[in-house]
Amino acid sequence: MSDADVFDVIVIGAGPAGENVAGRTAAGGLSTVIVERELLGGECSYWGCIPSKTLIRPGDVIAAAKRVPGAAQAVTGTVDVQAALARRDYMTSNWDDSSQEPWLNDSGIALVRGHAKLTGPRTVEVTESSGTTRTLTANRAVVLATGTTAVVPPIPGLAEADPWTNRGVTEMKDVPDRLVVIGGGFVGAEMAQAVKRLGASEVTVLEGGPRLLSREEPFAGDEVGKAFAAEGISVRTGVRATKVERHDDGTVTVTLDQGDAVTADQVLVATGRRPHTDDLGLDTVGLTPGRPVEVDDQLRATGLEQNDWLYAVGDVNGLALLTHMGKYQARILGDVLIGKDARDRSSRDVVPRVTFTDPQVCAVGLTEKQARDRGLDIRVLTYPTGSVSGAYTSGDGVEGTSQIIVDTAREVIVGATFTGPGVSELLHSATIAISAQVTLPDLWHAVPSFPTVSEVWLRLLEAYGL
Ligand SMILES: Cc1cc2nc3c(=O)[nH]c(=O)nc-3n(C[C@H](O)[C@H](O)[C@H](O)COP(=O)(O)OP(=O)(O)OC[C@H]3O[C@@H](n4cnc5c(N)ncnc54)[C@H](O)[C@@H]3O)c2cc1C
Ligand SMILES: NC(=O)c1ccc[n+]([C@@H]2O[C@H](COP(=O)([O-])OP(=O)(O)OC[C@H]3O[C@@H](n4cnc5c(N)ncnc54)[C@H](O)[C@@H]3O)[C@@H](O)[C@H]2O)c1
Repeated sequence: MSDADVFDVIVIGAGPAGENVAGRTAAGGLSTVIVERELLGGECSYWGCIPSKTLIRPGDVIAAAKRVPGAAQAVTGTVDVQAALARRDYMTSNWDDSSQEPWLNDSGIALVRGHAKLTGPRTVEVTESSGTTRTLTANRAVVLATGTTAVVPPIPGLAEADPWTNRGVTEMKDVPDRLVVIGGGFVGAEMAQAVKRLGASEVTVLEGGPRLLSREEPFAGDEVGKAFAAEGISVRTGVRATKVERHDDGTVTVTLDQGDAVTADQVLVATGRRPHTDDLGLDTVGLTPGRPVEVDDQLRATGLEQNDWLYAVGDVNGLALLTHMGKYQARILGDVLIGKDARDRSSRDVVPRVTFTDPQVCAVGLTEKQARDRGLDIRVLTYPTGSVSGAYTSGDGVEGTSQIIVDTAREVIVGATFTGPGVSELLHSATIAISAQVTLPDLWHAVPSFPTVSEVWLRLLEAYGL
């Protein structure tokens, strides 16, 4: 082995989590290499956050304009699909990552392209696209940041029907006239509405659970379901697909356990994610392939005999499958590796999340059920998001719910949910209140500007009795 293959830190996976660890360890003076088998930037940049939010945006802007008398009259046409798709192509750099390489160079991070596998403690074998293998050794740490891939459930005929996953839908070259979506979580709900607003005539969401967005407060999924119905998106809850068939004419039929079937031009599978750990050599260090890599509050993999060399950040550790949380973990881990006593305080209980549907669903911390399951003595306070002046001035028909969950013993907020059009920017105020454990009497002195939707804070605090 040449000296060139020995580094302080080896990071496997150059998604948002891996890139951020590497940036921090390199800046901290540790020699760092990052290994990537696909595109620098990961799922988020090319098949996740960026293309999905770009595809959602045109319909969102039009809906917002239609809520404003005066502006509504100016909206007379339909979405220019080709322009919207071209914008998506621009935002994903046409799935070309060459613009990312200079950042690695400038940051002093070495890059090896290929598929990486652990072959034992501190050693990683990389198979490059040419087929040659290279063995890398880490003096300090190997960081797993390999992310996740879409689950395709074992429904007879589904895999053979060549369904879209998040990749197919975010890469779409045309908008299907009819789309059936299996799964009504984050991906299913966001993309169902995006495709409908890009011009599909029929979109049907098949959700196995009782409502859309089942990880959030029940009112959130119900409100999104109501909005979907109003714009002609069909949502069927409590259903299971029993069979999928792709026909010779390209259409696809999903047969349901309730006896009927839905036929469409395309099927999108959005039923969750599984970690990229099946072909990562986890067995060579005593961990189970195919499972998330469990970590402690310094992102150190647990369950190893010799345990101060393997770490995992981002989706692969299963804590919070969101870009900003992976990047947060990466910043904590970077600090740990350069010798600071940093600890992850947020990935379990203070996770902010935004579903970019219209209405948006934004939440941080615990849901009411989670708080009750923990035995907390809570008060749940709600106020209609649309009943403050800032909502009225932003347009007609702004509806939604703002809710905080107060731990009455400590008089602090442990969970918050806001629904309504464009409320995502409200969320960070709640994240600050929860993570910094600001008491409600102190929050009373944080005065929201008039007329902003943030005035829901004032109403919630009044409902608490302040
Ligand atoms: C449709 C969709 C929309 C989303 N929207 C949002 C959003 O709006 N906001 C948000 O916060 N999150 C969103 N997410 C989630 C977000 O994309 C992920 O949380 C994020 O990409 C995780 O980052 P990561 O670095 O952990 O993994 P990834 O981004 O998955 O990157 C992992 C990288 O590791 C590489 N890799 C894997 N195995 C190996 C190996 N053995 N050797 C070498 N390289 C390897 C992969 O090629 C990949 O590039 C969305 C996800 C989807 C699917
Ligand atoms: N805006 C965002 O931040 C954003 C957007 C998209 C994705 N993400 C991340 O990606 C992750 C994955 O998203 P996702 O939507 O794939 O998963 P998810 O876990 O959010 O939702 C999956 C849904 O599919 C349903 N389901 C599972 N099997 C089914 C079946 N056989 N038939 C019908 N329904 C079935 C589940 O009940 C659930 O409602 C999310 O957990 C989130 O962390 C985030």
